[in-house]
Amino acid sequence: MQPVTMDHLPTIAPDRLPELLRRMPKAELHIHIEGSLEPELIFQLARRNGVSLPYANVEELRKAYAFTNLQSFLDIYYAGASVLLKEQDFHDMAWAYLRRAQADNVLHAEIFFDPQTHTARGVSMETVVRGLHSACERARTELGVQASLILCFLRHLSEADAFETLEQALPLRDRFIGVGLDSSEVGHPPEKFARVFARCRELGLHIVAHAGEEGPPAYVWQALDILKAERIDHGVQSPKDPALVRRLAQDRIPLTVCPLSNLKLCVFPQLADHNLGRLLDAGLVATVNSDDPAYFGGYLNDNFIQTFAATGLTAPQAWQLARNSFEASFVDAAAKRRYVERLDAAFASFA
Ligand SMILES: Nc1ncnc2[nH]cnc12
Ligand SMILES: [Zn+2]
Repeated sequence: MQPVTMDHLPTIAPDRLPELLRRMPKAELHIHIEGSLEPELIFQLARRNGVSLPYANVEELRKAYAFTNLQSFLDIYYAGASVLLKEQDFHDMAWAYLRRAQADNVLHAEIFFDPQTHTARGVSMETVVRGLHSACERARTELGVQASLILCFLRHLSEADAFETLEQALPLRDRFIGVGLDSSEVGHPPEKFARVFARCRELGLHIVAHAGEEGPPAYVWQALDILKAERIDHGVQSPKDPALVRRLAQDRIPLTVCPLSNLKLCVFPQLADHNLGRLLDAGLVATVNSDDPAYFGGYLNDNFIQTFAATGLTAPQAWQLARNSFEASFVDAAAKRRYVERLDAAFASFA
């Protein structure tokens, strides 16, 4: 898709912005399904599966959600995922997210999952993928929400481990559309995974990678030039390198930005300091996403509403961000056009 003008947009009063943001159709492209596990569901699954947790109750667990950086969050996030054992558990987790997504007017979601977190505990790849995939199918028919899966390799583990994970997933190749790279960023540059991503490209998988969340612009360059990432997850450190910003703009490489995540993991001291508006002003295909909504205090509409309130973004930027989300998605050109038509209709009806 090409950049477009916004001349056709009606004028919308600032006090109606939250309602517009809620009602606007959108896509979510950066959501870790394990990060949608709400404390209540963690305790329910722990009881169902006889798993003991190091927290007495939901309130105690929630109190532990005070993070200082990415690693301090990941330690709790992997512990929370320990209650997932059966196919039904994965289905229930994804179904709960997809219902939330529908409530936020998400038409399309591309959902990350971390199989190594589960296979390391003896849960089979098939259990994970079948449970998540059946929830996506159900969302299509029962909710009218399209959803697909992206398998993420954990970058704190070795490339050999990633290759083994890919092998295990290949019999289920038709149930996920791409691969990504997540977990502890600093010290684990994208180049560590050059060979496994080359193999994934040969297999026709879409490629995304977390880069420039806490890590330097050099990691974003590596994700682009070595992994051949089609989208960059986060990428908010990119403005430290003006040549990188020019590259991202020129190639229309989308950034899946997660403002509340960046706030909770102390990437920005305050939401008002977030660079989302500056990324848009630089002509980047930035999108808004929730990352790990159960841990960061908000789903997609919370991310939009709180970020707009804190940074003073306006209705044309809301339209741009929603349009970017459809442009950046991995659906075909005709589906993108239909999504943008629905976006335009929603804005026109709001005038
Ligand atoms: N924000 C994040 N960064 C890297 N890996 C993650 N896994 C889940 N959330 C993540
Ligand atoms: Zn993420």
